[in-house]
Amino acid sequence: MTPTITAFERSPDGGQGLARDTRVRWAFEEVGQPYNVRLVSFAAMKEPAHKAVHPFGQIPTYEEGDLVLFESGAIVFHIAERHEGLLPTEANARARAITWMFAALNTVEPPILDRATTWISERKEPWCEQRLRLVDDRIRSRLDDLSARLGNADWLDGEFSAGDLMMVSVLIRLRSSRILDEYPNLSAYVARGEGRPAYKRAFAAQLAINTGAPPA
Ligand SMILES: N[C@@H](CCC(=O)N[C@@H](CSCc1ccc([N+](=O)[O-])cc1)C(=O)NCC(=O)O)C(=O)O
Repeated sequence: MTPTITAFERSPDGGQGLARDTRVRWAFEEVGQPYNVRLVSFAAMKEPAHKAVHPFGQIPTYEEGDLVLFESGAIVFHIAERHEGLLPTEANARARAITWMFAALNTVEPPILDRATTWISERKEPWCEQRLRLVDDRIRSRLDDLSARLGNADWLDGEFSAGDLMMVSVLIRLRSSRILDEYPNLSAYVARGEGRPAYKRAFAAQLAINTGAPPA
């Protein structure tokens, strides 16, 4: 049975890939599996029918038969567990790749999300500029360490994995802030991820929804 994910009927970014269905699409493309998409409006997301599949009224969700999942990280992990191509088969390498998934979501993404929230919800506040400086320094603290760990490697731990998929997806959110430009190896890392054919197919699919153009 082909799984169905949910995505924005119209994403606030106009289809620049920042909404979290993009990382799930990317995972499906990396493992070569088909998926269906159910588009939801902002209003529908908060209705009982959607909250029955996503308790917080968000996207993405994953439905396959009687299995219903939410949380983009959990969905990517589920896809990676069931299909080859995103997690190593060797047990220790697999565990390390999963560690990088958690690091992306739990350690690197929080200050990046904090910045986005500050910029979206608090930019008219008199203290916003000061707060952005504090948040940017917290982001730099994480990127200093991530950049040092990555060094000149292509991926975080050997072959490309779901850990890299999540980390690149998290770092893409920084683009508008220009902070990533301060880290040439991380900029190149993100570009490497975006250069993957699977990412390009995932990006094109969500862009097509937002622009109405058929995917290439
Ligand atoms: N932890 C959850 C977070 C899910 C989440 O934040 N979903 C967002 C869309 S992806 C986050 C997102 C949305 C839009 C942009 N953008 O730039 O346009 C970027 C990221 C959502 O449904 N928001 C509506 C709501 O909460 O009511 C996960 O990883 O799945």
